[in-house]
Amino acid sequence: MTTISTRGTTRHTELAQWVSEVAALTTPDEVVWVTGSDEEIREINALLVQAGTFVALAEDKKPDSFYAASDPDDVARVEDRTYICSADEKDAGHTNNWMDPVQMKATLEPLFAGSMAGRTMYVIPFVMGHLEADEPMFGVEITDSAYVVASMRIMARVGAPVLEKMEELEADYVKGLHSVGAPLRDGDGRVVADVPWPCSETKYIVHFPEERAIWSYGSGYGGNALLGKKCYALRIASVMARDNGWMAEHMLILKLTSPEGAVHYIAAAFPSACGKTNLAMLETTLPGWKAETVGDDIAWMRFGEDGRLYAVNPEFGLFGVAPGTGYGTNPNAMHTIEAGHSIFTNVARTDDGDVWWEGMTEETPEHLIDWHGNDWTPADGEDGTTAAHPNSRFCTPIEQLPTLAQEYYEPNGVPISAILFGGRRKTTVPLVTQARDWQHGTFFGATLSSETTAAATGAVGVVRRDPMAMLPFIGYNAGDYLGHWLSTGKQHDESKMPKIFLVNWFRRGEDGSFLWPGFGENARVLKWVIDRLEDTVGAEETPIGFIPRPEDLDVDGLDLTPEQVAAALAVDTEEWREELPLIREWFDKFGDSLPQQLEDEFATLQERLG
Ligand SMILES: Nc1nc2c(ncn2[C@@H]2O[C@H](COP(=O)(O)OP(=O)(O)OP(=O)(O)O)[C@@H](O)[C@H]2O)c(=O)[nH]1
Ligand SMILES: O=C([O-])CC(=O)C(=O)O
Ligand SMILES: [Mn+2]
Repeated sequence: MTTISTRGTTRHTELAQWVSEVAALTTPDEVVWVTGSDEEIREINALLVQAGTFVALAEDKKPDSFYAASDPDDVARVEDRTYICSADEKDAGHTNNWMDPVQMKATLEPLFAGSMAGRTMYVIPFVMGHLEADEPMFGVEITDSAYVVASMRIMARVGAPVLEKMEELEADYVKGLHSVGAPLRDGDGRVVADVPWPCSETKYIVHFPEERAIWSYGSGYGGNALLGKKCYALRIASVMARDNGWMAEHMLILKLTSPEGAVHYIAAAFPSACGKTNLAMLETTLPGWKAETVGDDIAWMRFGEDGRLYAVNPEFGLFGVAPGTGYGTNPNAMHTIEAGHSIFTNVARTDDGDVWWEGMTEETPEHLIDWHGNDWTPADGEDGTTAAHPNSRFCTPIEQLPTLAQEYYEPNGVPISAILFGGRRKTTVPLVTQARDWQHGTFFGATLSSETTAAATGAVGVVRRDPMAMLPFIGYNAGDYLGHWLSTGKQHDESKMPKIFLVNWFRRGEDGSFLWPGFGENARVLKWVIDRLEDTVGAEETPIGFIPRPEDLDVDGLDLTPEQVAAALAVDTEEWREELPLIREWFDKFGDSLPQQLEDEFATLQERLG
């Protein structure tokens, strides 16, 4: 047997054992332990440029930043290739793909066998959340993708300090194994040429919840390959959270300070590409109000000794949807990427070495290189073809965000006053509705619906139920997950629990245009939410919950007619009656795992709608 050259080592005996087992299976040429140093990342970026994966952007535009174009078939999360392999099928529930773990490993092992031949195997020790947390949440990702190393270094705290702490504690950690599935030697040992974006037609994104392990094969893209993010921080962590009485949620965390200096922290769950990053960085249009960011995608929430629910953002970077992000809509995201040290995937490029995407500027540049690498002029966009892929992304350090709240660094997080659920609905769902109580709010979350987006492969614009915006991310039985929400409410003092609201920035008028201007103007809705918490504003009780009367919403200086505001807030009983059979159909899919309290809420809604 040939020996594999190795850079780095560990005193963590169990980790050393796992790494050598994986190396024996995947047969890389070299094993490199990622330290996270600046020198190391310069080397990795240079390697990626040499391989054609990265194109360096102009230093005077985006310093220390790179452009990457993926394989056109590897542009988003692949939900149909994503599995929860619990020992018992029932624990995966109806919302997940399942295979018996033993059978799945028998399927995957032959794929991973020799899959890293000719490549470097990187070992990335990382921690989600703070290294100084009472119980640091460790992970190790083994990957044969240098692009993943460069991205993980932005998205999570990685490297030598993490490994040292793991060694000190001989700590448990989540095992993430990732291969792009493109070995550089074939079965007969012949050399295979590399390509800029190696991946495989065969893709598997597999979770073994009981083992706290992830095996990801065949994709190099975002949520499929950066295993700390959706795979660990949501799918595996949701199982840990169920077992240990906390919550792992697909939520942004926002700090709001009123003109009087009152501080509130709000968490919000919207499905992928439905506005979390934008709301997390909102520039409020309301005089005297200040908004700051704690998190933009994932919230881990635990109860404090005072009985309140505290949220931390376990991530270290932002992996944001590029299209639609511009100086008009999200100037803070623009300032974050201008600071450089970022990776842009599947965006378009300008002639002066910068990046561009639809919605960044009002005017489209005269000439671009599109995400396929072809020349592109505005005429090419006349048929709706875009220069940037709709799910193109920026990957950027969160510490560069001008609105980052100091509390981001608080290992125990911030106490949450309100939770918003929201989705993309052209009809039916009003701008904002307050739930009567935690159980009713859980019903809001359980029946949350949204039109599908480009963040996952598959049809776009189809309404689907997306409970708590977690449909693709619940690592166990969705009925049990809803039960966990309900019992969390039961076990704690409801007066200290966050109040729950449903929002919809995406309702449209008869002419097809948005009824609500959204973005910075969403601060007006947040103000109503906070005033409700403080009991200083009115509402009207409707069959679906509490809605602001037109006079309850601060629309000072807003360029909308009273009729337009009323249309955004309207509860159309007829539309809601049409919603009932859709909710019924959704609930029926749960079989006997649907908690009775949600059936009760459904019956109440039905009754109130008459
Ligand atoms: N009309 C309208 N569009 C919005 C609003 N907020 C966000 N968007 C658009 O929705 C798209 C996705 O927004 P993001 O904030 O990136 O969504 P996200 O929830 O963070 O998405 P993931 O990162 O995939 O989880 C972008 O094109 C935004 O411009 C809003 O208030 N109104
Ligand atoms: O995970 C990804 O690839 C991107 C993302 O944030 C999402 O889809 O929610
Ligand atoms: Mn986002």
